[in-house]
Amino acid sequence: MPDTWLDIAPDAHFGPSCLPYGVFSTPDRPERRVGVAIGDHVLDLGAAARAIGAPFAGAVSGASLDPLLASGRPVWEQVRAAVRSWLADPVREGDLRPHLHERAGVQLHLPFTVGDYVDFYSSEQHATNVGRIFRPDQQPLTPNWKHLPIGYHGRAGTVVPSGTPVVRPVGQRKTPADAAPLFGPSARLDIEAEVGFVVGAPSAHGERVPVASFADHVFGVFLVNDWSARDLQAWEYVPLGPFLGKSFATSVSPWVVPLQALDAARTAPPVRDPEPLEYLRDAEGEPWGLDISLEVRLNGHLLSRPPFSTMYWTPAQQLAHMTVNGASVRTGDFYASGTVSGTGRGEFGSLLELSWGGKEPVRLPGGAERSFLEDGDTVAITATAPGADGTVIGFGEVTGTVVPARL
Ligand SMILES: O=C(O)/C=C/C(=O)CC(=O)CC(=O)O
Ligand SMILES: [Ca+2]
Ligand SMILES: [Mg+2]
Repeated sequence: MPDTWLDIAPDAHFGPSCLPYGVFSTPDRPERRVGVAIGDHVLDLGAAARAIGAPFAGAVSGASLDPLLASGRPVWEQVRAAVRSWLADPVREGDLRPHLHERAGVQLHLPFTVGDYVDFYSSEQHATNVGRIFRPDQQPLTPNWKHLPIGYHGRAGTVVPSGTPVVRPVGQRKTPADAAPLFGPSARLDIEAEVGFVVGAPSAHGERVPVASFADHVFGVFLVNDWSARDLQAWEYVPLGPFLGKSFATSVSPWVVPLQALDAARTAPPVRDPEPLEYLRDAEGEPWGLDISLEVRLNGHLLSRPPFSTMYWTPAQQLAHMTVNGASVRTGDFYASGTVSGTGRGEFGSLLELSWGGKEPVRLPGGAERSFLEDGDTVAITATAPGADGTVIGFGEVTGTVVPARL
């Protein structure tokens, strides 16, 4: 672990090799500020940079990460290197101490202005399971699945920070057994454990972002819960895909882990067969599989441990695909990996799979059972990844509690 004058446990999730960025306020000062999480503290990055006279102070002095995201990779690297050196250098302690806040006492906000939001479908295991559950009479994977990362455009305006209550959505549903559509609160409210990627540096309209340029555009990584109303979804999705069943709320974790913190977590993605088209091939020696281990908890009880390393399509391929038609990406655009599911129930990232379409409810301690979420249920997704020199990279958590439908 790199030296720091702060007292930080070697296995801390937010040690000096992590340094995620977020936006916080304090009870005495409600204005939003850019912060870096370090151990049990948040460093007010703008205030620290101004105190030290750092050249990038302007990029980190606003009320969101937007200016930092837009400033591009050389500045991202400069800021991270500076924060690491400040935390390592005892001479800086006096400058920084006044700008450290207890992490437990700050309020965290949506870290950036969300531009467009795309949700992919890149776990082979998840897509296979959903195919089996939703379309039992067909091949589980559609013929296109291994040729391109399937995705859909989500609703950017309903992306909410962790902790925001999730109102049970109301809408239409109809099973083959129903003579006509029913209207009312969703009876199959679900979660999707996903990993999100935020674009910092934009691309030009008409230009593609090749797989090899991923790290020049994507700033960082965070956790996502793509709340999904399975009954609304199952009735509405044909033929254009997810709509109101997924647009009511998407929760994101407040700390954005910079891509650079994940160097030690990079790993070869699964072998793709058939080999994808040229524009989707992994750059030579530059794998963008990521060894991120997720954990999903319902009311404090561990439901599953989805392994991100098993994702068939990497975030670099997803970005290449999203822009191959000349569509540009803008600062603040974010895309999610798709539900992360590994093999077997202990690794599934949705209740749809964990309860196999509601047929095999999950048993909770105390005798309770769940197929889908009940009002009052709280879901928390956390994750870790290997960091430099044997350290742990934490992602914090994305959590939300279901509140009753508004009728
Ligand atoms: O196969 C379908 O009909 C749809 C499945 C999903 O729920 C799509 C989705 O949200 C993508 C994902 O998170 O993997
Ligand atoms: Ca999803
Ligand atoms: Mg959503």
